Order: sequence, then C-alpha cells, then structure tokens
Amino acid sequence: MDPPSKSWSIFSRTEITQRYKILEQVGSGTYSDVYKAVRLSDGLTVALKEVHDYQSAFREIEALQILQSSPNIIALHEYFWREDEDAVLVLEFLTTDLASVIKEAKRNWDNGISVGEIKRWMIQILHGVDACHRNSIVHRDLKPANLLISSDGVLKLADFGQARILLEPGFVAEDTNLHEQNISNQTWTPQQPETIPQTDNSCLEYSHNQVQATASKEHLREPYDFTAKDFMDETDKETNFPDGDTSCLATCTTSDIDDDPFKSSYSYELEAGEDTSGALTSCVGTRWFRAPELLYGSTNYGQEIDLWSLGCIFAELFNLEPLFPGTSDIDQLSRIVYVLGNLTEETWQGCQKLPDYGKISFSNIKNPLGLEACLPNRSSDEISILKRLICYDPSSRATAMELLHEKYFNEDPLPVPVTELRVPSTKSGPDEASPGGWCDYNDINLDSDFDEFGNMDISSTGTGFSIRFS
Ligand SMILES: Nc1ncnc2c1ncn2[C@@H]1O[C@H](COP(=O)(O)OP(=O)(O)OP(=O)(O)O)[C@@H](O)[C@H]1O
Repeated sequence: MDPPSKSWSIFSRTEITQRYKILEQVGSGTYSDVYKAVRLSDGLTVALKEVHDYQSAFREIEALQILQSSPNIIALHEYFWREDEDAVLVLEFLTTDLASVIKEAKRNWDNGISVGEIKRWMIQILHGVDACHRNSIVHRDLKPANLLISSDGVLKLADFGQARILLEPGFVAEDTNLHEQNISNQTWTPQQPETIPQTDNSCLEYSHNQVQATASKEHLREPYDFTAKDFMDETDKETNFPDGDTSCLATCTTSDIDDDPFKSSYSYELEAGEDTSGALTSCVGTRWFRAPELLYGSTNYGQEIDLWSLGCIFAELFNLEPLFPGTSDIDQLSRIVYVLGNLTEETWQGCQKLPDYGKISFSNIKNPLGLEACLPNRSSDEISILKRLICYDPSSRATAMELLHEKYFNEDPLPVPVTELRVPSTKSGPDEASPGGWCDYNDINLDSDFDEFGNMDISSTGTGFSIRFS
C-alpha cells in the first residue's frame, strides 16, 4: 500500500502521532482513510480510521461502544475527536476480509471453500450479527468486504458508519438534545474499557463492555445543523461508481436521480438531524446486498434488512459469485423478482404500502427461477437456510440466533476450528471484472436473462442507463 506521506492530514494531529507511529495507508472508503500504525507504548499494531463525515463517525463510535464485548465485532481501542477535526478511531488491525477469502477461493482453491469452512465463517458472522441485533443495532451495510478477518481466522463485523440504534422496530433513537451539539475542543482520551455486569435485560450472551470517553456523551449526539441541504451537498460531491459493489451513499446522488427518467420512482428519504419522526433512509447499504423493502423505498424497516444481506453473503460463500449483482437499483430489483417471483400481497402482506410499490412494476413472472437454480450444487439444508433469509416478507426471515440453532451447524461435515480456516495473507483490492460493471449488463441482456420481463426500454442517463419494463 501507499508509503507514509507527510501530506496526510493525520500527520498534523500531534495527539495521535505522539502515541502512534503511522506506517502505511491500508484503505479508504466513502468517508474514510485507514492507516496501519503501531502504538508506541507497547508495539501493538492498530488501524487508524480517519472519518471525514461527522454522522458516519458518530454512528460508528456509538455502535462500537455498545458492542465492544462481542468477539465477532471489531475492537475499538480509543478514538480522538475534537471540534473542527475529523474523528480518528483506533481499531484493532485486521489483515484481510471475507471478500478476499471468496476471491482467493475462486482463483486458487480447487473445490472452493469447504463446507466445514463455510459453516465456521457463517457461525462467526451470525454471532456478530446476533450481538448487533440483541443490542437493537442495525448495521445496514453488511457485505463480505465489511467482514474483516484476523490472520488466525477470527471474523469481525466492521464499518459501522451506517449503523443505527433502533428503539422499536422501524424507529430510531430520538435525538433529545439536538440543540446542545457541543463538540469538545479538547482531545478525548477514552479510559480503559469498563465491564458492566450483566443484567437481566442486557445482552444474554455477552457482557457489555464500553469504551468510555472522558468527554461526556453530549459529544455523540446527532449534529443539530445537519440539514437536508447539507446532506444533498455532501452526496452530490460523490462520484457515481459504475460498479454495483458500491455503497448506496456513493451511488444515489441527486444528479443521478435528475438524470434518470424514473426520477419519480425513487424515494430516498433524508435522515436529517432535525427529523425526529423516526423515518429511516432507504438509501443504505451496498446495492447487491440491499433488501427489497429498501429498493422499494421503505423508511420504517428493521433489523431484517441485515438478514437479507446475510442471505446474500451466505449465497456468495456457497457460489463464490454474488447472488444478485445488480447494475442499478432497478436492475437489482429485477434480478430478485426473476428469482423469487413478483412481490405481491400473497408473498408479503402489506407490501402495497411500500412507498415505491406502485411506481415500480414488472410483468408477471409465471415461473420464477427459484433459489435452487441459483445454487445448483448445494445441499437442501443449505438452500433451506438461504430461503429463510432471502424472502420478501421481512417478518419471515430467520433471526441470527435462530439460524445458530440450525442442525446444519451440528451435522457432518462439522465446522472446522477457527485455526484451520484458510486465510489469505492480505486483502485483495477491488475486482475490476466485477459482475456489477456496466459492460456486463450487455452480456446479461444478450443472454436473454430478462426475456421473462416482456418489453424493456433502455435509455442512457449520462451516468449509466435505466431500464423500464412494460
Ligand atoms: N481495522 C482495520 N484493519 C485493517 N483494515 C481496515 C480496518 N478497518 C478498515 N480497513 C480497511 O480500510 C478500508 C475502508 O474501511 P471502511 O470500509 O471501514 O471505510 P468506509 O469509509 O466506512 O467504507 P465504505 O465506503 O465501504 O462505507 C477497507 O478496505 C477496509 O478493509
């Protein structure tokens, strides 16, 4: 990766450089730059995640503070944040991720990932998701690249920049003191994690450690001045990536919508700090892993959106290919409809209330492909697990804990021990031949994948294309 450059803004942060030696940049995301560093006091290797977006930093710190005791959630050692500067999270350093495991298996492992290995990866993911959901946290961006892995095979959920805490299904924590937003102008130096004893209503399985900042929790409130306009301005700056494996926040720009003949079909609600109605945004997550209710514009969804993403991740572990590699939101939905059939009141009672239900319609699919056909060489148990996650009605999706009790995990071949998992030594970069690329759309079309949909009208949008089914 990139060698240290003194131009990196992180070098101007003396409170950090006094304590950490920055070695190299190891990644960057929509809102962040991530560096490998060594803690000077004891030589511990860490990741310094400099988050350039207030809300994303706020969400990540808030969620990680709650989840610190789970072995399958990335550890937050401490964070630095003061007024007018980006937050810097000090995270445990993890060498690779599940996307790299899948890529390596596809390229170099004769029989892909063994069933015993798949089971162990799944169990670890399920424990991480279960920890989130028991704590009423919805991750909202689960995908293989956000499941980081240590060199000894321990998988941890990471990238909580889109996470939200739900008070009750579909409602987020109310910002009670929005007017008191008050970022400390002192560096925050959190104390050592404090263990809070388990209580009846705490997480059942894990004790509840928190990284506690010396600054008060006031600093972790939603920003008061985060207005709809600010949001639009920020998202407008983002580029449209032609790759489906990008975050919605990167792809749903106002310019995208303006260019799109289906403009009226989208409803990307804003999650502005001033909105205390509890509405969530439907514009979350990475398209390939995004639940149908989000694609239909839902703003009062729940943790079930993570369960859909889990199904897509498990399918990718089985197939070494993404299950629904959509090239646009409409294409994403059309792929789902092609496999599961049309979304109707029979498949999900109440679906007609989805904001965009009446705006996006597909011709009647008489013979949906079915998940079995998508995973031709997998066992009936594996298909049945996927069916419990990849289904339209969110309330029918199995919880992470329910899946952990599946007999599949206690049957031969048994899950391999974590230490026997094959782990690539490094992270692989983005795959340029991603099936989410624009070119591949033409291939799909030529292969008549969409014959079932009847007439299609394809029009250029400047940033890509749109398809209209009739
Ligand atoms: N703890 C860590 N150890 C090693 N690498 C990390 C760590 N955290 C993040 N990275 C790497 O840094 C890059 C960006 O991280 P991350 O995905 O968390 O940022 P983001 O801005 O939230 O990304 P996204 O655009 O996916 O929302 C990724 O390649 C990730 O693998």
